[in-house]
Amino acid sequence: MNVRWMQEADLPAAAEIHHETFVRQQRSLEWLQCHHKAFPQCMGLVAEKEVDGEPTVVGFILWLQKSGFRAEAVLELSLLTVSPAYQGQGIGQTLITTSLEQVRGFLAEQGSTLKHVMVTTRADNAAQILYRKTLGAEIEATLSDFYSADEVIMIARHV
Ligand SMILES: CC(C)(COP(=O)(O)OP(=O)(O)OC[C@H]1O[C@@H](n2cnc3c(N)ncnc32)[C@H](O)[C@@H]1OP(=O)(O)O)[C@@H](O)C(=O)NCCC(=O)NCCSC(=O)CC(=O)O
Repeated sequence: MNVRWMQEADLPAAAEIHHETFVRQQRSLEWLQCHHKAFPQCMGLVAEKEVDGEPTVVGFILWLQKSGFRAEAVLELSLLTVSPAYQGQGIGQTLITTSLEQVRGFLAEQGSTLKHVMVTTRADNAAQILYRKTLGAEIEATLSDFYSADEVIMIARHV
């Protein structure tokens, strides 16, 4: 599997995955186009796998630089998703760790180092396990009745 920077041509495939996995959210393509235009405040990377001889986008991740371009950058893992047909194969885990190293390299080129990573998710989402395992993130606050349910804010400090 290859993890690489998201290109404009990847947006329809990414939107399809987003539509399948975030069923309460609308207008996936438009949402992703907005993020793509916001580079490098928003940094998107895709996981690509060879399927029937064709390189196929099977998941993606969006990282946001929070509160300006800082010498010590605070990132938010804003969105992570893997196509349902490919979940449970370690792709989410690889996407987080591999993309973060690419983002760290990019930040270094911009003269920045990485300070903290934050991520929020529904309090009942098992993705918390993934964030704890891959980033060392811990829950620091819970927001009641936020998007569609309670939402936890997790922070990985000094990653
Ligand atoms: C969360 C995912 C990206 C995980 O991707 P993968 O299936 O490829 O994960 P993976 O195979 O790498 O799994 C690695 C580890 O994560 C944990 N893990 C992942 N999903 C789990 C689940 N449903 N139940 C229990 N454990 C789970 C396990 O510890 C597993 O380790 P082991 O294999 O050792 O047991 C995917 O399930 C997905 O796209 N879900 C729908 C979208 C979503 O909920 N995204 C994240 C939450 S929203 C969010 O974070 C913020 C946002 O996006 O806005």
